[in-house]
Amino acid sequence: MPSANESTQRDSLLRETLKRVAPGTPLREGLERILRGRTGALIVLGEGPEIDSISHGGFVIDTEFTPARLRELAKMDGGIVLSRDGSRIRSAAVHLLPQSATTATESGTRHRTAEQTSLATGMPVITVSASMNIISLFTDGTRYALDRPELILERANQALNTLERYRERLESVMHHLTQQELEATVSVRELATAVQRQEMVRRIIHEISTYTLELGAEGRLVTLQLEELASGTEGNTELLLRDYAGLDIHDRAHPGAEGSSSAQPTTAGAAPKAPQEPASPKAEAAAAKATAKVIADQLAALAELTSAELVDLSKVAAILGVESSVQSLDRLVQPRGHRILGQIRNLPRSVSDRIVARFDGLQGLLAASTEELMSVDGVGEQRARIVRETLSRMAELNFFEHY
Ligand SMILES: Nc1ncnc2c1ncn2[C@@H]1O[C@H](COP(=O)(O)OP(=O)(O)OP(=O)(O)O)[C@@H](O)[C@H]1O
Repeated sequence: MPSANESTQRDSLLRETLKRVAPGTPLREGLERILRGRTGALIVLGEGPEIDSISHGGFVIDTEFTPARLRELAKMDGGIVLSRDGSRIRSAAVHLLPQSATTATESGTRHRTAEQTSLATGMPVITVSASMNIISLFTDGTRYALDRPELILERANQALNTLERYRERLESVMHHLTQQELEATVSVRELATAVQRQEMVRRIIHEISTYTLELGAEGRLVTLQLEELASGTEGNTELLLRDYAGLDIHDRAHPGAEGSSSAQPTTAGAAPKAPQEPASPKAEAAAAKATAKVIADQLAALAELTSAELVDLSKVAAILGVESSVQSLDRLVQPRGHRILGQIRNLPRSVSDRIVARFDGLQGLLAASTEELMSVDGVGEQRARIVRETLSRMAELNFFEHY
């Protein structure tokens, strides 16, 4: 199985290639001409020693790319090599003989060569099948068949509808989480549900953005709708994870089992503690680096879950560091307060991080006085008052809605 890093690299290479061949680009125009002419083609997007070492025969052209030239050269047997950005045609009628340790999955020689060339060189390869009338992209040995724009548009519109529904549901899940956080009654189940919904929304946004790349000039409307529906979602999972990162839920779930570190979220329901002494800048930086690493790993692990695994809350909880058992989903946890502070306008993240580090979890923060808030570096009287008032308003609103 490819690592999370390899999957991300492959995904970005695919997205870059989709952009290159999107409707409205000269390369797509050339590919459509070949498709109409039913001659087929094998085109490598990239040049250099990796390609030279597997190329035999053919001739060097080194001329500016035009759709008509590509169409003419595709009439000849063999492959065509373009510059990476597709702006120049480097050579044509090239016989490619890639050596790859992996056995090819494609059956026809053109497609097998494309698969193996993309694997051996890391460069994207495009095929136009003469027999099946399909344009395909090969990145790292994986095939992606381009569909007709009408079909992609239909899929994109369905996905936009799904995104709209997911977002509505996500908003109510997050609203509920905020209420539970304010009342110190968040369970692992609620936390995992919120993370799961955020990830589902992220995935559908990613899917639609891939469609927009594939649609190119024909995807403007989808792009606009996507921008609107996706606004405000970026970075939300990260904030959520930062609120609970490093939870040792197993030990902390039992009343009175809170640990000693101020940066750790405490068991919910615990009385707010006194503000913590500020840590040294060096210790702060080291802690921030360690947390960033934990979160990056958690985000990568979430992205790696299959759709079936993602609907299983215990799998999501396991990524959050919770042992997998039904009871552990009912354990209570308390956030640090990053996400709730993130809702306060004009509060720089560095300042909000310092506030979080100073108090003991969200409950400690909710109990903090304006003066205590002012003791945090970067928080003056006005800012302290805004934070204090916003937190009080949130708590009151929650009380009002609930009781
Ligand atoms: N190693 C190679 N290097 C360059 N071109 C190749 C190579 N192998 C095949 N081709 C090109 O592909 C053409 C078609 O081959 P073939 O029909 O076996 O492949 P295919 O994968 O079934 O493709 P199609 O779907 O277009 O029929 C060849 O005539 C040749 O132009």
